[in-house]
Amino acid sequence: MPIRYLDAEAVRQAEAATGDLLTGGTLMRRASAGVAAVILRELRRTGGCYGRRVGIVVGAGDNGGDALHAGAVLARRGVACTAVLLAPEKAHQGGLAAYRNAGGRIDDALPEGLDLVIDGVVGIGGRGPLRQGAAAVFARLTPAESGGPLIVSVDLPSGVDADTGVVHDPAVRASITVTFGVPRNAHLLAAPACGRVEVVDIGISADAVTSNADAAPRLSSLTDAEVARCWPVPSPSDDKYSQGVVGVIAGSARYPGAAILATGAAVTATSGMTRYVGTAADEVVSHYPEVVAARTLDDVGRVQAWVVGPGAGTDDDALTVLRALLGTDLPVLVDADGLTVVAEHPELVVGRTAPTLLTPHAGEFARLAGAEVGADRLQAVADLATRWRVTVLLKGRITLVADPTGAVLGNDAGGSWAATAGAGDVLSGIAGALLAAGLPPQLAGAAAARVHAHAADLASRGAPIGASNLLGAVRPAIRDLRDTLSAG
Ligand SMILES: NC(=O)C1=CN([C@@H]2O[C@H](COP(=O)(O)OP(=O)(O)OC[C@H]3O[C@@H](n4cnc5c(N)ncnc54)[C@H](OP(=O)(O)O)[C@@H]3O)[C@@H](O)[C@H]2O)[C@@H](O)CC1
Ligand SMILES: Nc1ncnc2c1ncn2[C@@H]1O[C@H](COP(=O)(O)OP(=O)(O)O)[C@@H](O)[C@H]1O
Ligand SMILES: [K+]
Repeated sequence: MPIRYLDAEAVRQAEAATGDLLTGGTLMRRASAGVAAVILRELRRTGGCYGRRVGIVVGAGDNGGDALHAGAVLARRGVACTAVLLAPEKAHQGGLAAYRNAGGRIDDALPEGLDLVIDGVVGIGGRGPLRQGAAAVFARLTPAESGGPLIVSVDLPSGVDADTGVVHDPAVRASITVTFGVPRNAHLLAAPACGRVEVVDIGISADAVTSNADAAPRLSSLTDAEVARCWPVPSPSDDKYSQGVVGVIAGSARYPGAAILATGAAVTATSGMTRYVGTAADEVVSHYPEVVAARTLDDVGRVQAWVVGPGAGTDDDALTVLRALLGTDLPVLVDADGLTVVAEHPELVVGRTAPTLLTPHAGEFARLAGAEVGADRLQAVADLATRWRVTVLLKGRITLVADPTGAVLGNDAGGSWAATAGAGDVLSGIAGALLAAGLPPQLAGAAAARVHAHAADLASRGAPIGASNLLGAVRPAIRDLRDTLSAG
């Protein structure tokens, strides 16, 4: 099953479904025990618990309650805890009593020389940026990467919106985020602000969320094993045709780069056959002799899916080609220049019944949707996909792939070295090959994004890369993912 993410409303529904566990305080006891366990593990890993110094920043609600209860556990283990109460009169009473009983200190400011700071300012009840008091406390801390304390956020980094993942300014930037039961949208949408996310089991389940009352987009992500399992593997009876032939229309004789990258990615991503159609045929074949190339659509053999657009121009000829391809019942991925044409002629794709995958970056998305992506990327991509009844893959560090029902699969690249010219051409080649193999467009897009991100990571290992390096690492990335199956 894909990993499911919930918005704040759905989390509250899942908590309420536990009945007595919520009202009797069991959920909070489990949550705070989970936070304490993660912190104790971290302290032990870095030299032990006794005498270590931990600061706790406590807000006005239950998030602060979690932090205080966790502080009580730490104080009983000999950790020197100092809490700052941002709103003393509203601080969680039970948490405060437990913390005081365990010998925890309360002060007006955090002391110097802390090993770790617990961010218990706000969780799913938070709205907008950190308020001034909390902002001042965090502004005084040296960042963890410069030798300052590790920041462990309870549930969410405060100042990050649980539903949209908007990272307000200011917001806490966590090294570790400990959340409860089911991850929240923000743990994927704002992954870089969350650091490592630990999900503690407290006995709540996403299954208890029955209705999507606020009609908010549903967000999930594939596991590595799911990506590996969907990757096409030739069977004993397969031949080069039976696995799905992908056709690529990209680049030009003058600008062959996009053609080479997109076609090369298609060749690399799956077995079987790749066709190329366009004026860069000679350049493509000189790079990839296995590609069957033609100059025009009239000369091309059968394909099972098309990739059209990268570097393919936006003139009348491009429109004619798009009209011809989108008029078939074959799966079509439209990228780059193709999207510019589609933005002018939405009738080419709106409501198209054959699988249709549009892969815009933010600028192309704005042209298609007629408005900027805005801060709420999840809602924006789901809206366009449902409005046009096609699958839309919005590129970026967090790639979001929305299907026509508004369900979204997200992928955190885990790093940003892929933000390099031509990387998008590689993504379209991979996703197109998966479409030709018969994967539905949302799965094709999300699986391609995972492999693309892993390839960037493998190619880079901390140094800059170009799209050709990324392309060269696609095969090892697929192998790595498939290895997780035998390892599991
Ligand atoms: N229910 C349960 O059993 C369980 C709950 N759990 C935990 O409870 C958390 C949710 O607790 P919650 O509902 O009390 O809200 P929470 O996030 O603490 O915010 C509280 C108040 O903060 C304020 N505030 C708002 N924005 C702000 C800002 N930007 N900057 C500063 N302050 C701001 C605002 O109050 P105001 O000051 O406006 O009166 C708001 O009402 C959840 O994330 C999880 O950690 C777990 O233990 C599992 C079991
Ligand atoms: N900040 C980032 N972190 C990780 N991946 C990114 C980032 N920005 C872009 N990417 C990925 O790199 C690729 C860039 O695609 P695109 O913008 O179309 O570039 P191009 O048109 O030059 O090929 C996409 O796969 C996108 O998801
Ligand atoms: K928090």
